[in-house]
Amino acid sequence: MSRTLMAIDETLLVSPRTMGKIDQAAAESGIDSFGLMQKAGAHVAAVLLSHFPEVQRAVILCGPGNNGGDGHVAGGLLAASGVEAVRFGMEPKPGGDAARARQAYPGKLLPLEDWQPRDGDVIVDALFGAGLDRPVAASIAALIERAQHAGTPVIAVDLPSGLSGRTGEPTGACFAASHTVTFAALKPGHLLMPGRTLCGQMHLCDIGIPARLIRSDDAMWKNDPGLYASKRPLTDAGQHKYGRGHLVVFSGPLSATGAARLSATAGLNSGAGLVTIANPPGATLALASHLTAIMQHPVRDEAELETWLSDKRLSAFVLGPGFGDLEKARSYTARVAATGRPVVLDADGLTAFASETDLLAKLFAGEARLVLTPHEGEFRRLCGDLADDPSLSKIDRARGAASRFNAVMVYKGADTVIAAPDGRAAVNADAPAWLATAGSGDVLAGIIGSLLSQGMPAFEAACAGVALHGEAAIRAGRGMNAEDLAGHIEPL
Ligand SMILES: NC(=O)C1=CN([C@@H]2O[C@H](COP(=O)(O)OP(=O)(O)OC[C@H]3O[C@@H](n4cnc5c(N)ncnc54)[C@H](O)[C@@H]3O)[C@@H](O)[C@H]2O)[C@H](O)CC1
Ligand SMILES: [K+]
Repeated sequence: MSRTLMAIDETLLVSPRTMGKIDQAAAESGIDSFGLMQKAGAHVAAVLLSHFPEVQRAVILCGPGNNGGDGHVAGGLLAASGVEAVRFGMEPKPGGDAARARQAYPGKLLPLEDWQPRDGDVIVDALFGAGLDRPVAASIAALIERAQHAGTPVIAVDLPSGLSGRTGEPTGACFAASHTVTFAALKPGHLLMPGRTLCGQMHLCDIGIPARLIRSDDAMWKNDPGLYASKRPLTDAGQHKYGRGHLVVFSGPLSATGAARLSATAGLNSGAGLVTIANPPGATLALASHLTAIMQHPVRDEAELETWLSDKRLSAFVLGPGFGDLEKARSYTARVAATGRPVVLDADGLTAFASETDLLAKLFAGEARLVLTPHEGEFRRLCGDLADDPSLSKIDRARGAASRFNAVMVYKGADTVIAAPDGRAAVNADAPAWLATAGSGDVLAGIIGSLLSQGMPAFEAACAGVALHGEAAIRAGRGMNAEDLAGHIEPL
């Protein structure tokens, strides 16, 4: 993302509603709101000039609100710098900053329908931003269609018109921008999919709202080391291997031991002092032929598990990858939950509770120490009501599930959302597309389990785990498989 001033917090996510409150607080503190609009418009003009030096005609689409006001300012500045600027749209409501911006740059405002694409056009989409509250009209949908058909590049002001800044979902027809210029703070819709794609390259610009006012109770961030660096496991040269955590990964039967090995390898490479695979009857030889640094412990039934769990050095558990037996997954989870130690449930560990959600909600009381790592389908099986509520953003859904299960949710996807029962949420936006490969989730579960075993609190371990996973994928490169991925992990 490009930026103008380092003073801006690039990781804070602010809902459009909270942004409105920040604007209000800025106005109440005596800051000239028209001055903010002038700076906003100037940033838009600058992005157009620097990224489209060959522009023949700037097509400024102006809406009735302040988003349109930013467009009028940008148009005036582009015209003053010698670019042909043509405005299409609606007259602003009288009396506000947008009307003032319109007066400051008088001249024609043509009906939207009149725009006919020409070679060399660049659209400045200043129709709707934070104030979008319903799907765009059919006439605007037709114009979006025309722009897309002509391949006209679009610079969106604040948000591509039609995109919800709260959810990242289009409310109907929506521009797909090549650049989006936003102000003061990122909104969730800039990072949540498909919003992230529809925004194109992001430009977060400082328009002079003081940092002390850009605060929010929304407790949402872009996933970033600032969220977890202070909780990273201690690395003391004299530390004993048990002091660096002992992760247990439960293996599936003989036919399905690979997933547990991926998790265990990832766990070891993420810094756990010891990793042991708990193997069911019959899987020992298969596992032994593939493992060196990772240990094995036979666990045939609940009684054997119970005896083993009395070893207090076993500090975290991953259950689910390739596990298979759903009934056993539930009973084993209940046993490890009773130890009070942290647990990652993934894959079959999640499916096992799809029909027993009430049981899962009861198992992990107290400080959050359960991490659930569902992809979309697993999330839907666990929380169908949340998944099917179109009013909820992915952040809302993750938070709802976190509170229901008293768990840290790692709701996976191109826009993985990490949410804690206390409401904190982070959106990961840095993972490369090739991370979506078989076994990738097993690796992630192992990384998070490892960080838990080393004493990181659950939310921080999940945020850090998601970041380490993405970084490993970037190092492993396009065309990697999950084994390469596990091999490219660098501990925190
Ligand atoms: N600090 C900042 O971030 C600043 C942001 N600025 C810009 O202001 C807009 C937000 O302005 P606002 O007037 O609140 O909202 P909009 O311009 O997005 O639109 C409001 C206007 O449009 C009507 N409306 C909403 N949806 C539709 C629709 N689908 N069809 C028709 N009409 C619709 C709504 O009822 C209102 O009348 C922000 O995005 C920034 O670009 C400031 O310039 C500087 C400070
Ligand atoms: K816009």
